[in-house]
Amino acid sequence: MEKLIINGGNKLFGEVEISGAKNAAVAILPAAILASEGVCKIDNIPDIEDVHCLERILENLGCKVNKERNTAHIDSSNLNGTEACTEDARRMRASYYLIGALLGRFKKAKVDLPGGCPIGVRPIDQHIKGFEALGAHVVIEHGAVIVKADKLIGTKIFFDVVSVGATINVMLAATLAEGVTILENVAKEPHVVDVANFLNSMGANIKGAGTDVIKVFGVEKLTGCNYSVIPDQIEAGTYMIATAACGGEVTIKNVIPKHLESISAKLVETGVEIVPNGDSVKVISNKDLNAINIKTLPYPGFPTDIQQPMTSLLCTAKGRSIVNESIWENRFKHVDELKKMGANVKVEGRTAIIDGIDKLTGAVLKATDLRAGAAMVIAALMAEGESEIIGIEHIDRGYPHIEEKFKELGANIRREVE
Ligand SMILES: CC(=O)N[C@H]1[C@@H](OP(=O)(O)OP(=O)(O)OC[C@H]2O[C@@H](n3ccc(=O)[nH]c3=O)[C@H](O)[C@@H]2O)O[C@H](CO)[C@@H](O)[C@@H]1O
Ligand SMILES: C=C(OP(=O)(O)O)C(=O)O
Repeated sequence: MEKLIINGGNKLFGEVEISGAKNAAVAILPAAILASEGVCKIDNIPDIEDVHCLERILENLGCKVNKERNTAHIDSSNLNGTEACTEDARRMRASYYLIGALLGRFKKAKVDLPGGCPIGVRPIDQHIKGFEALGAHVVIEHGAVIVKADKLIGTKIFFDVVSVGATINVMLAATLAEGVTILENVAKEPHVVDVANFLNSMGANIKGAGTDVIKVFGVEKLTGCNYSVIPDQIEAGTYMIATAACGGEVTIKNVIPKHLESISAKLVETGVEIVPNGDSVKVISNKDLNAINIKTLPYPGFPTDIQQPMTSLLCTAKGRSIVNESIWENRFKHVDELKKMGANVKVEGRTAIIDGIDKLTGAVLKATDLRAGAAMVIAALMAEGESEIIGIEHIDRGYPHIEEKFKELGANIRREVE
């Protein structure tokens, strides 16, 4: 078992390079299944456990996966497997994209129900609704989703809720369907747009990604392409918040500042200075921070995935902050850990009420999910004294080399193997 040991109190200075986006990469890798000819060369793949899981799954299905540093070459031309019923598929969330990709290419798939962060009920009814509307027969048996279709035919689908996963998954299935598929009430997240751009580079004809309505004009086949994954909005936000919370001056490099606007706006409200410059943003934090209110929302609103790290920062902001989590009903598990550090936080349903205190103090902390882990790291960096964070396999699902990146910024952090 591995753990992180952090001695808090250091300000952060320097530069940090942001990796490719987890939630784009974990959809783009399964999307490469749709190429029946040629090789997909995909750059800027983050070195995280969810990506490693998907690479193993793709190889088991019969894809050739060659990896050089952050570039993957994926050849799906001889892929013939349509079943992914392994521990890897059950562990991560994004294995659900294998269903849409395999259904699109082979008109059938059997994939174990996904795992991912335990942040609430995580249904896939909207994915199923979309597959069925395209003409697939869907059943869930023995913990696996089984989909089959004679053919897929484009149609109009109005999603009941705005879902990142359902939007991308149905888009994947529809690329090779006959006719036009119109997806309404879709998610607009940057990773939705990135996957649509990747599919279009493979020969798909998708219009409207980034708006409420996506139109997928079915094509006969998709082929290999060259692509580069967008930078990770949530990893960038995490380093921005850490800098704001610890004090200091850090340039966050390889970002798309537009994707960070909702996070930057809230940090500015706390009293931090944010200076965008081309593909980087500088965070300058040199005074006490103010309390703020936050409500998580689908893009372009404040992202739920950055709510937990932000809660850590607010523990020492002056005054009362109110954080409302509107996407997931159980995304405050990190609060119990913050209380061990002295934080004054009360959770009422989907709202956390945070009364800022002078300082957090180090403690033994447990990461219960990916962003709770990021919240623990930030809290430990802010705190007086030593903290030990266990459960860091959750952090490794989504943050590449977190201890090395923070060490470069002057943090006192190390990984230990027990
Ligand atoms: C791998 C990945 O990209 N994970 C992200 C993805 O998760 P994920 O794709 O699971 O999240 P969704 O956008 O689908 O979920 C949003 C809301 O819709 C509900 N819902 C979703 C699907 C469905 O079929 N039925 C339904 O009711 C969910 O319960 C939730 O309340 O988007 C979330 C919201 O931005 C992020 O927190 C996750 O980091
Ligand atoms: C919730 C997250 O991930 P997943 O959906 O993969 O569990 C996340 O990235 O914050």
